[in-house]
Amino acid sequence: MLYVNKLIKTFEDLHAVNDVSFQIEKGESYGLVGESGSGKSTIGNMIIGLLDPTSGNIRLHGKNLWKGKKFIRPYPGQMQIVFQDPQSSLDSRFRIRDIVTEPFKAFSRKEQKQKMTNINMAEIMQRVGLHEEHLDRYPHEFSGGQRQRIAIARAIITNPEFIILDEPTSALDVSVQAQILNLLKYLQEELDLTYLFISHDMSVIRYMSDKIGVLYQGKLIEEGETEMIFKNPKQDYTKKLFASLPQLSSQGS
Ligand SMILES: Nc1ncnc2c1ncn2[C@@H]1O[C@H](COP(=O)(O)OP(=O)(O)OP(=O)(O)O)[C@@H](O)[C@H]1O
Repeated sequence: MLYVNKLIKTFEDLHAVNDVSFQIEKGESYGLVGESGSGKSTIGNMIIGLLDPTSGNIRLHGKNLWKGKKFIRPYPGQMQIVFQDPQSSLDSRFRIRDIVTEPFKAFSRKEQKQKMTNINMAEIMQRVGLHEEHLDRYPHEFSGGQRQRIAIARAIITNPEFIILDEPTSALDVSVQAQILNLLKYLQEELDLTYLFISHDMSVIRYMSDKIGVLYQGKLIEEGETEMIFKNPKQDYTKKLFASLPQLSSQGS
């Protein structure tokens, strides 16, 4: 479904992403793992259209997403992203209703209106473990975990096919992390979603991914089925990542 082919991103003389190729099949959860600075977010940002590749290409259902510096959006809402920090990814000035329905802005006026009329907001909120009454509140009234549920509601509202999850639990309390991971698993099943799951945490990646790509200094140094990589890691760097397990993030929420 998604093909990443010989992708390169350089910042000045830094090769942040250095000739990376992989593919994600429909319905699959692909885990991209590597330590901080290995290039994970840069790859996610090029796929979602926030950052243009220096070279290489990204294809969704065979169609190039980039033509030079121009991002060719597939169809509105087909791809979504959930970022690490729900504190900064939810605009504090807006009510939850406006935040969650924000992706509809990608549609034409007419479609927007149609979607706003037809959407069952109570169902969306309930899907992510929240309530309809929450829609009229503001982000600061929620905990870190709840805020990430709101960000997830925003990501699923357009019925996307593909979601990039960029360290979605790394900023959360350990006690909340598992709940959010389970929610994401449930939604993947329920809504037939394809995931690119980005994390530095091997235990999270193992739990969430069918397939894993290990990124080191911008290069994909190892790739395979999750259990294969765990049973028989070939690269020393991958072994080192395992050696640091268990390492659930201890950052506050
Ligand atoms: N806009 C930018 N300008 C310059 N350098 C950048 C930019 N974005 C990322 N980088 C650099 O590119 C490299 C890869 O960063 P990236 O954020 O993709 O890594 P990461 O694996 O996602 O790590 P983290 O989890 O810490 O975000 C890093 O050295 C980073 O400093």
